[in-house]
Amino acid sequence: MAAGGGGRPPGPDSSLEPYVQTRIFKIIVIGDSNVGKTCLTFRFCGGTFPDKTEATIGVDFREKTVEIEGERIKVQVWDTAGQERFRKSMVEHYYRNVHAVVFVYDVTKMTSFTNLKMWIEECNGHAVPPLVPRVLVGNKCDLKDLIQVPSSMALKFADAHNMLLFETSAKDPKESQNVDAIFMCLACRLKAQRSLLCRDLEGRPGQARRLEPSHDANGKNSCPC
Ligand SMILES: Nc1nc2c(ncn2[C@@H]2O[C@H](COP(=O)(O)OP(=O)(O)OP(=O)(O)O)[C@@H](O)[C@H]2O)c(=O)[nH]1
Ligand SMILES: [Mg+2]
Repeated sequence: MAAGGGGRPPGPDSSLEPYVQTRIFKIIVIGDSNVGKTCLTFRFCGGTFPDKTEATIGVDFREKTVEIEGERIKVQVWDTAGQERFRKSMVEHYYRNVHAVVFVYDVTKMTSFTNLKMWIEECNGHAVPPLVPRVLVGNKCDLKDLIQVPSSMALKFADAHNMLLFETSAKDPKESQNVDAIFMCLACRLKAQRSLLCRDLEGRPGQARRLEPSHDANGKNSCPC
């Protein structure tokens, strides 16, 4: 597993090139077997749809370094196993120090949607702090004629659980931006949360502070959400 501290240790010319630690955000991807967790993480980290996948055993790690407002951030994606027998010994590790959770269902399989309740209960049962962002992903939207979970139903569920909903396809290359948006949105939120924490720690007691949304060079908000 590539979970090192990131960044480069200072070399002989470290006075010219200051040591900058790359932050790592651990994002776990959870849901029934066969919903496409491996394909989604593959699409985000590798940019392609795998020809063939096998059921994940335990967990597979993938990572991608992204740049948000000038900061390089390592998004470490934990592609978890959906099958009980392949995950039971790993569950504690999935949730330990997690920064964000992605719940995935298959839009062509209603049971994968109704089972979300169980996945959320498992997550809640591991004392994941409320500040840890969660998003809902309906995958396999390319299979238009087979859709069983209407968007309206998914939206209602997402709202009730205070989650953003992404409907996407790991397979369709035209949807790849949507897949990226899932993880970029989480990375942006995490970065913003942590900046807020830093400012709170740095600020003087009793001094009111207001956070402004960040903007890129064109004046647009640079967060994809
Ligand atoms: N049509 C279509 N098929 C997909 C999509 N994503 C995944 N699949 C297919 O769905 C099957 C399961 O995909 P995986 O990514 O292995 O599923 P998983 O959720 O990782 O399953 P486990 O590892 O067992 O938990 C494979 O046959 C994929 O090719 C998609 O967006 N569209
Ligand atoms: Mg898998």
